[in-house]
Amino acid sequence: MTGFVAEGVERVRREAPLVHNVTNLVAMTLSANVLIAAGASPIMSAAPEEAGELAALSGALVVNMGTLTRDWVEGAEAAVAGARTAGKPWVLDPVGAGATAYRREIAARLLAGRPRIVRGNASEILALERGASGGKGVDSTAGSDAAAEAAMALASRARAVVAVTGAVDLVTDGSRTFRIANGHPLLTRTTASGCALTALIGAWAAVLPDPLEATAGAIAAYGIAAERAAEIAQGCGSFVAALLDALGSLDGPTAARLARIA
Ligand SMILES: Nc1ncnc2c1ncn2[C@@H]1O[C@H](COP(=O)(O)OP(=O)(O)OP(=O)(O)O)[C@@H](O)[C@H]1O
Ligand SMILES: Cc1ncsc1CCO
Ligand SMILES: [Mg+2]
Repeated sequence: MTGFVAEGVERVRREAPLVHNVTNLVAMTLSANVLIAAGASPIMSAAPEEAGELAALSGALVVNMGTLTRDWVEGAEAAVAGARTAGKPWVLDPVGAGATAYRREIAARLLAGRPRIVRGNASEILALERGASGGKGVDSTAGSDAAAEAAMALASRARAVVAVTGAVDLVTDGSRTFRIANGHPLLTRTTASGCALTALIGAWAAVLPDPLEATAGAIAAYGIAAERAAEIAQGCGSFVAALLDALGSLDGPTAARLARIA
């Protein structure tokens, strides 16, 4: 059942995929460090001028709309076009989609570019599927179960895998659904922990052919690393360092054994 978790951990480390991130100003460093700790190679760029070349070089693209500007939108759309032309999987993180009308508009435009995977918190997935405002800025005000129906509907409509993260994470392609019970509340006390997870999902999508398994496996591995980090962390600051250490030392069989996927 969790064989794909071991496979994903090992293949990311062995194949070291390049992951192109068009991400936000807050998440840049943590996302790059999470990718490196897991064994992948990050490049952060929102320049439309190099989007096509980066798509050809990368195993996957991650688009995260956390800090929106007109230039960023232009870069994201060029990157999506590049990934589609090159046939590379791309992952959308609709940060704060419930917060403002502008974010909902950009999220809907990006969704039309056919992401293979969408990862957000419950408020973001509810906003994307139902056009509902909600959440508190970039934070969710709902649990993942509240967005379960919206996630299934969104997955079917967008023909994508949709992940709703929270205390228990839900991953669905509209017909098959996984729930993942790994993780630690300290993740909610660290900015951009969800953004960095989306970056990691990009690395897994670059090496595993099934996007449902890639998404569920990356979420489980990240949650396991967080559990191990929380055992030694003194608080939210040292937790971030311990999380990177734990991701760096996680091996496939351990991840498969500790994964709580149903
Ligand atoms: N209460 C919780 N207990 C355990 N793990 C949690 C909890 N809430 C969230 N997580 C985990 O935290 C990670 C980030 O998920 P979250 O839903 O907080 O993302 P997010 O809101 O997009 O974060 P950010 O905007 O800060 O990047 C996921 O791995 C998720 O499983
Ligand atoms: C705090 C914050 N604001 C915009 S993006 C971001 C990082 C968490 O999503
Ligand atoms: Mg987020």
